[in-house]
Amino acid sequence: MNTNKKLNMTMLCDFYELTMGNGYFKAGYKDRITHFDLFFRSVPDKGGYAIAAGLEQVIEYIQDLHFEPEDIEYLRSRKMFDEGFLDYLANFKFTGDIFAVPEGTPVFPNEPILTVRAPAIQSQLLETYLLLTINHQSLIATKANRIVRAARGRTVLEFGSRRAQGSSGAIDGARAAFIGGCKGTACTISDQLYGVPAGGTMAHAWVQTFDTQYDAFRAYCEIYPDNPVLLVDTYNTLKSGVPDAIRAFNDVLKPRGLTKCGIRLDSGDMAYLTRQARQMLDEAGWTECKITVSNSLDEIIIQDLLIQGAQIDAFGVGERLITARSEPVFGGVYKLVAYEDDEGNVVPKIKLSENVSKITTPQYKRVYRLFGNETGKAIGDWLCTYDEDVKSNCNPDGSLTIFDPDATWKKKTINNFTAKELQKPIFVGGRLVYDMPSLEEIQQYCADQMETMWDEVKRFDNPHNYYVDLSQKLWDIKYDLLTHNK
Ligand SMILES: Nc1ncnc2c1ncn2[C@@H]1O[C@H](COP(=O)(O)OP(=O)(O)OP(=O)(O)O)[C@@H](O)[C@H]1O
Ligand SMILES: O=P(O)(O)OC[C@H]1O[C@H](OP(=O)(O)OP(=O)(O)O)[C@H](O)[C@@H]1O
Ligand SMILES: O=C(O)c1cccnc1
Repeated sequence: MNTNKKLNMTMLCDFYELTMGNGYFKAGYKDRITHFDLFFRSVPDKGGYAIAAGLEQVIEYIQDLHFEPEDIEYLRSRKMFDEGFLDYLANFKFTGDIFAVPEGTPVFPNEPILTVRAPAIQSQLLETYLLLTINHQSLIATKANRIVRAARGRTVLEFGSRRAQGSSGAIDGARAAFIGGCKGTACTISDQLYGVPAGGTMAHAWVQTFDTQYDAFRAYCEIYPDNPVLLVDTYNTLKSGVPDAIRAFNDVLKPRGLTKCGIRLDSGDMAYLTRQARQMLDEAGWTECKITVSNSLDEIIIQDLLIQGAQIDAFGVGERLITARSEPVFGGVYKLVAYEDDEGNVVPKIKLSENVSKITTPQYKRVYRLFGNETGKAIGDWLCTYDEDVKSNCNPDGSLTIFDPDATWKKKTINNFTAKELQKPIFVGGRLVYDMPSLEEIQQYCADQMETMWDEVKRFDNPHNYYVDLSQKLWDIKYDLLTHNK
């Protein structure tokens, strides 16, 4: 295989999407409009929220949807596809609608992050790529957000490329980590492609390559005098690493009046070593020297280090972030929720399961987030059918009564609130209508939206169960389909 050749991501689909496509074509359902919701069922790490990410790559994929002549040839060689279907694929493009929550939005189980309304063959074909893209980036953005929260305002840098699962795991993972709140990445190509600020320190090899550790530090300070960050744990952090770093700063930076510098520790007891190192640096007058640590960090270790009084300014986090090691699956699914009949009526459809949590919520919907006007905080999310809205559900005094869709007797009437629709139109009739924000804007949006979440939702242990409620009409449709099983 010529690995330099650009891959056609339209072919990154599960084979059943093509066999079903061929089937829809032959069964006369080619033009049947179907509605699919992309949603997830539980938050990784037993967390209280997830961060949606990956929409920009979904947009690029949709815009590039097409089959090359060689793709058609390959499909023909499988001897199972109708020539009419292959002709249809040869002229394939997306003509439907897509609605999605903006990247960086905190999202919750069982609400549509993305909705597709398109002819059956098209909406079905998107399943795998949409899921792998949103699942991967939302997983990493969510993990990054937890790690950044644990760091309590200190810088978190993403260092994981070398341990990522494949190149897109590294490249798109660095993008997602930035959305979640990381300040930068070690991944150069993510900066080149997406503008995730790339930077870093040095490897142990730099220190080992020179005759002495001091020579290595001195050379580095001379080449990068503006903010050299020296790796101090190659031999012995406190006996030689920090003293040699101080000597190099004194010899190279001090005469030039430069004060910005740093050290990195990559092993040992980070609480003890950083406290000692801080004291040594301060006593030598290098009070502005920043201490970065790395070594299999995650949100739990970071939280613990800060409780122990570790003196840390920045965390480099690699393998446990880029692979979301503690729970490496974001279980987003893509389910048909309705189709349109020949008269254009929207017909809700359900997927039943013995496992109650796997029963879908049918119907083409709207998703609202309800904010308390006095607190500015999110009260919960509320789903209704496409042909109703919050206003039409309000009580005469403007309040809204919401109820738990599982324990329906649990009701709450909310006053003085603002309802905002979460999903934005992305494609309408196949045309892109969304102005993609910059990556910095997405990161800021994520941080701002997290401010609207109560601390109870954000805590790591036993977080509060955020409401995702249904309108009475949507609930009635679901329970009618549950009992009549259509
Ligand atoms: N004070 C601390 N409290 C809790 N965890 C810590 C503390 N200091 C270090 N750690 C973590 O403990 C783990 C130590 O792992 P390990 O024993 O493999 O490292 P090391 O022996 O110090 O270094 P290396 O094997 O990389 O030379 C790392 O995940 C590190 O982040
Ligand atoms: O530990 P992570 O969170 O993945 O952070 C990135 C790690 O990558 C580098 O290690 P390197 O590949 O040099 O191996 P090491 O584990 O021996 O330090 C660096 O020194 C960090 O330890
Ligand atoms: O720049 C660094 O310090 C770095 C980069 C990748 C992995 N570990 C460390």
